[in-house]
Amino acid sequence: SETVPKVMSKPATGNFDIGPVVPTTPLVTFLERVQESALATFGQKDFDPKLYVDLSLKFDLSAIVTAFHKLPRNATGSVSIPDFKEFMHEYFDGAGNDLVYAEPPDFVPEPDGFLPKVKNPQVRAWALEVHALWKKLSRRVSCSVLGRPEFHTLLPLPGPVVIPGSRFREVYYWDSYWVIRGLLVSKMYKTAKAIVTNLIYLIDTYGYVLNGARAYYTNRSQPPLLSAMVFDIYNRTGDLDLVKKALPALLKELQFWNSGIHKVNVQDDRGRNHTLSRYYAMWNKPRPESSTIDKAHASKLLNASEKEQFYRELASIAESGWDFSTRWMRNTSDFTTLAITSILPVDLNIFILKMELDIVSMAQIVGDNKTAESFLKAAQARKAAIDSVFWNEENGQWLDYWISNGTGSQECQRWKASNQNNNTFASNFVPIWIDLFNSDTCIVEKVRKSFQSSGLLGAAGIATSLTRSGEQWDFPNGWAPLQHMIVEGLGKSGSHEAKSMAQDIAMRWINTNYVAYKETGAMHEKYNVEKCGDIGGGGEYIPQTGFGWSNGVVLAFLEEFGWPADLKIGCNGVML
Ligand SMILES: OC[C@H]1O[C@H](O[C@H]2O[C@H](CO)[C@@H](O)[C@H](O)[C@H]2O)[C@H](O)[C@@H](O)[C@@H]1O
Repeated sequence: SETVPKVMSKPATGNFDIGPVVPTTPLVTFLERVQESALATFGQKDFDPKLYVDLSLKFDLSAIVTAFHKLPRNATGSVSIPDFKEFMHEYFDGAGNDLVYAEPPDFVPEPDGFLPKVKNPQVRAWALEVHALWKKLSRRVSCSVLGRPEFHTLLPLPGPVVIPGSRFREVYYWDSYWVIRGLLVSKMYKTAKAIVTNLIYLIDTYGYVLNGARAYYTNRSQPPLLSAMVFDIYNRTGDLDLVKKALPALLKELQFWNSGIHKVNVQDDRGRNHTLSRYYAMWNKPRPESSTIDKAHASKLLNASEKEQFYRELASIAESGWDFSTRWMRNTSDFTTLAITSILPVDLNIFILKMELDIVSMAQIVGDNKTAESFLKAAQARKAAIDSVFWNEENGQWLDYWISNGTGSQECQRWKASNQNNNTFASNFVPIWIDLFNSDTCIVEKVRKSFQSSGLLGAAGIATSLTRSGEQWDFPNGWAPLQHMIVEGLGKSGSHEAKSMAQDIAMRWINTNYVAYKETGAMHEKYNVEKCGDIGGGGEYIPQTGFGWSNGVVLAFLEEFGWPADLKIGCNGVML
């Protein structure tokens, strides 16, 4: 079947690519060819490769393939613009037609008890506009997808979803966590639960939550936050049925992250054995949604096995959600040195620890003490692993850890201090998000001081890294999820200084989101933290608006910190 991984054989010499591959569909493969022809025809300007793999067919694939072959081509193989446009018009439905607008059943313009701590009328009016964006981002799969799924790369999800926005026309895994945080503020509990139901459907169908709900995302997941979504919804609504429905799926998901190629054994400096996880996509070809871009990068590599490994790294980085960043490069000025499969990432292991702890809590809630006990042990073991492998006392941060190239799951790595990545990334502070760490006074104090002097905090929020690489998960971009996890963690601690730092960061972030919104009329996917009101940039696609997680985080911050009546909002409001 399409979802059964196939283990690749190891080439005899040189750099090798090893690991499972989930085959793609003939439709995706064909749309990649259309994408390539479109680039040859239209040229680089304004070209978005993802558009072509999001198209729907109007007729059977075989008829369209025949028509594609018959297109008149010039000596270099490209088709004339009018011929290509006519072909597109005749045989394809536009990207986005497959996911249609869905009226959210629980949206009201001003929910009862909405943001009681936001007193300033200007801020309240804006918060209501952000709240109203849920209506714009709400979608359901069209009947044509349900009737002829083979005509679409969109997967036939059972319920409505909230999309990030713009080119991201389908539901995304980790984005959904912050979308749900915002929906809870907006009291849209039905919409939040429907998203979770769809993600559970993906686990039931594929064994894990996909990166996003498209046929070309079946070879990888994204940062695993489903347990956090379920637990947060439960804590607001008390919906026991949701917990009961989610628990078996969460156990299955945990197995995905904690076995096979995702699992790595490390022996620490005191001889204790630990198990941690890494990102590892089941794919070793160009990402279909960015195929033309990936091939151009890979053309700098010489042999086929180096290329396969490089493609696997690209897909695995997409699994991390941090696509792309110097965080994953052996040489931060050479994109072809991406090597995430040789890294144990701090944040991934924190998400898995949180999943284990959430399972403990939810198993207790439904009275399944055996499951609770066994996952408590698993969580204790992972906590010990995180302390031994990632924690760096001198830096007051948790550092990603480099493992040997091509490590299989059975081998055991010997921990070496020099394998910790000493570069500063916002992810080095993500552990503070979870209660196990933010309730530890000594850790909070060390981490707060370390964060204060890290250089990550800019005028408009937390930078992703300190390296200006031109990649989108690097300096000077700030992303909503990273702001949220660090702010929430500092805010939950018992430390007065940490709490006020959390509030300060949240206010910088709210101000920049507000000013950018007033200037551009939109919420953005990422922001430039160097300057209040500036949006982010870099990476392989133009900056996107909408935007699911940014909306969610602004609403969550406003709920937590409020906004006094007499406090001005805007860029000058921030004391640096
Ligand atoms: O098309 C390129 C890549 O786009 C996605 O990644 C970015 O957007 C996602 C949706 O907001 C977000 O979850 C991710 O963190 C961003 O970097 C997609 O997830 C990638 O798989 C894709 O290759």
